[in-house]
Amino acid sequence: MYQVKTFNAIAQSGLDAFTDNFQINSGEDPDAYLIRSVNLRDAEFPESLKTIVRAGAGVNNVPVHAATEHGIAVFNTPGSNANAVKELVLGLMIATSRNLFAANQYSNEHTEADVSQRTEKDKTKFNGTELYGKKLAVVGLGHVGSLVANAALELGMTVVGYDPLMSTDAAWNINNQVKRAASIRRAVKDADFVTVHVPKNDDTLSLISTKEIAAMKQGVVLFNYSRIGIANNKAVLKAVQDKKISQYCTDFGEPIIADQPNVTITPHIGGSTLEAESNGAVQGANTVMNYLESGDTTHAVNLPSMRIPFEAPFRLTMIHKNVPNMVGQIATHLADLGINIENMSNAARKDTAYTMIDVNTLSKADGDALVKELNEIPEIYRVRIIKHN
Ligand SMILES: NC(=O)c1ccc[n+]([C@@H]2O[C@H](COP(=O)([O-])OP(=O)(O)OC[C@H]3O[C@@H](n4cnc5c(N)ncnc54)[C@H](O)[C@@H]3O)[C@@H](O)[C@H]2O)c1
Ligand SMILES: O=C(O)CC[C@@H](O)C(=O)O
Repeated sequence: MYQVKTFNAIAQSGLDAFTDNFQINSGEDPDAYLIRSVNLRDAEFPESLKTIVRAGAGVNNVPVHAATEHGIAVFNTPGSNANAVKELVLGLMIATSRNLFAANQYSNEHTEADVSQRTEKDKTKFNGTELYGKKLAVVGLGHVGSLVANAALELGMTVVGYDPLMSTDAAWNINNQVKRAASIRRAVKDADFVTVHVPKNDDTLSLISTKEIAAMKQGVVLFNYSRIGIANNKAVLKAVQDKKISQYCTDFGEPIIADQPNVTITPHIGGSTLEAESNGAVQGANTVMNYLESGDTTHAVNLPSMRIPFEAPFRLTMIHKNVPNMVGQIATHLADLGINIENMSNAARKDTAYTMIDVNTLSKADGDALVKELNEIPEIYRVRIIKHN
């Protein structure tokens, strides 16, 4: 029986997806963490922990490198909440174009019985514009960006995208009416709306800052529903104050932008719908089960993706450094114990590699000896023996 510890509000549908082979939040030695936004950056990992699964997209709250060195596979659930973010961004595009927040405030402040005459006069203050015929620039055309781009086309907008690292899968999902730009500055030029949907990493910090804003149209509306820091809030606030940016909407508040006119901050609710939370939790639960019960690394963010039918009675999995002669050493240890390999796969992702070996027979004594010997190889981070259910 495997132990799973959950953090944050994991939807019940996800908890219900676990089979009887998994115990949730009751054991002392968790094999898996199923998390959302909990900050694990300074956390100590128990020796028992084999995987951290993030129900959601961003893994910035997980120290991925340290986890790898502890032999912990880290996963996310790509796309599980993308539609929720898309709908929120589109909703805010309409809300900002139609001055909905100011109009609501006005209506709450004017509640006198004979208000209708006054509102008929005052309502011109809230005259808006339509999205139809306007131009949207989407920076990052992955799970969220592609949905936003396609939906904006449906609303009659012109859409230009920028994503130099776009995957083939993502390319298949994008409507061919989305024009591709060769740089951010070209993408944002002339756009009425700019929205950013990229992961947070060293290359994307301050991806939208003074120079990119300078390339934008006067009065542009900017969205950051990715992560804090991808739009540089200092540069953005100055542009809002200078009226270069007419509205800024973000899911990530910080003091510098709090309570500022023409800045709308939501409290990280991009993925907070019943549907998205359920998708992420169910996908996350399946990821935990697949990894622990078969070593499947589909959607791992720190290991190569490997999914091989588990047909033999035993499977050995090893997370190790991507250096020469690892497979040779591992195979020699098996041969020395007289263990025959039925099936073997090895793949690497940057500095880390993953090896899966299926065997037909493995006594308890041989298994224990093998784990002990392989764990003595300094380049090996984690050895597991998985018994077929
Ligand atoms: N607000 C929320 O609640 C919420 C919910 C879901 C996702 N997110 C965040 O939104 C972002 C996008 O999520 P996703 O699921 O679409 O991720 P994704 O990995 O599917 O897509 C990201 C895309 O960005 C592209 N990209 C990477 N670096 C780039 C760069 N320098 N310039 C342009 N494009 C670049 C990648 O090629 C990829 O296509 C992530 O930061 C994620 O954490 C936030
Ligand atoms: O609500 C959440 O769990 C955060 C969602 C989002 O930031 C993500 O990265 O998927």
